[in-house]
Amino acid sequence: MTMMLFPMLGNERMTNAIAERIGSAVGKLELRRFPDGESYIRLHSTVAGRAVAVVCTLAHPDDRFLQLLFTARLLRENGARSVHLVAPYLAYLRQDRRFNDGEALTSRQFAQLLSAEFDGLVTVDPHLHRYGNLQEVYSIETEALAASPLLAEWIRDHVEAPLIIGPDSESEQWAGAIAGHIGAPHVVFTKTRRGDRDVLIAASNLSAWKGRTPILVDDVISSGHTLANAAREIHEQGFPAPICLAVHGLFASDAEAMLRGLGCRLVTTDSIPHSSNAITLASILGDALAGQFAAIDAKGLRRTPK
Ligand SMILES: O=P(O)(O)OC[C@H]1O[C@@H](O)[C@H](O)[C@@H]1O
Repeated sequence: MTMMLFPMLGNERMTNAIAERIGSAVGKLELRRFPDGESYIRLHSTVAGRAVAVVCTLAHPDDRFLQLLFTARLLRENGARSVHLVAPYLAYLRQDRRFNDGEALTSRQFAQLLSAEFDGLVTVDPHLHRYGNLQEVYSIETEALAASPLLAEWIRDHVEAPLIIGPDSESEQWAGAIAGHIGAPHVVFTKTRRGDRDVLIAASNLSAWKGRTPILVDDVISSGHTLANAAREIHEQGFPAPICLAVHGLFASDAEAMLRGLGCRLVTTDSIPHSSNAITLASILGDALAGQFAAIDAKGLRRTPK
């Protein structure tokens, strides 16, 4: 099977690492903006008969989506055997229900848009809150990988006596898994969200864990208010500033400055390029993609160019 990977802008490092992991070629795609902001895209590689994947992390998806869609169609028009998407961070999962009348269910709509263009999707820790799994909204093959073993490994290598803390009930899945991997204690706080940047955290009593290094773990840091408020609660109980360990560091607006201002050390995976990246996902993404290529290859070409 001949495979080829294509990076969307800003995804070159991850693409090269995945390609190296699975022994794939990296194709040449010319991507630029015209002065009016429209996209110019030109394929310089031969993809006919090949299984191909586009690597595109989907932080700030509105800025990236059209180029991604144009690229997927271009690859298919040029005869790619199957077109996959590697999205280390998958967007539009947090609006997973209509919280108020008239709201767009963007998680479902986005899933439908991607499912129409790609044969397979590989991602890491998608924000599955009310959805049990991605197949509830995606109609293509999806692989949702867990970063918790890698986060646990990082803690084992860098922190002597950790206390794993989840900031809210949703984070129990990551906090519990990580703590289980390294045999560390974990506690989970409770959160009430009153707005995009307005969250209340109720902390549990941590006195039994004095002397341990607090590590806040979460899937996403967006506005940073969830972890900032949890960090304040931890500080109130006489602990040092926690390490904030997250899979996806979106760091919207002043999130990074706010967390660093509280003395927190920030550690994230490289799902979204950022100075806090310390854990690479290339190996798990590459292995899952290779598996998808093999499975789709066995089934044969699923779609024909329109
Ligand atoms: O508080 P910010 O950083 O904006 O949002 C991230 C939090 O919101 C939740 O959906 C995530 O699981 C995380 O706990």
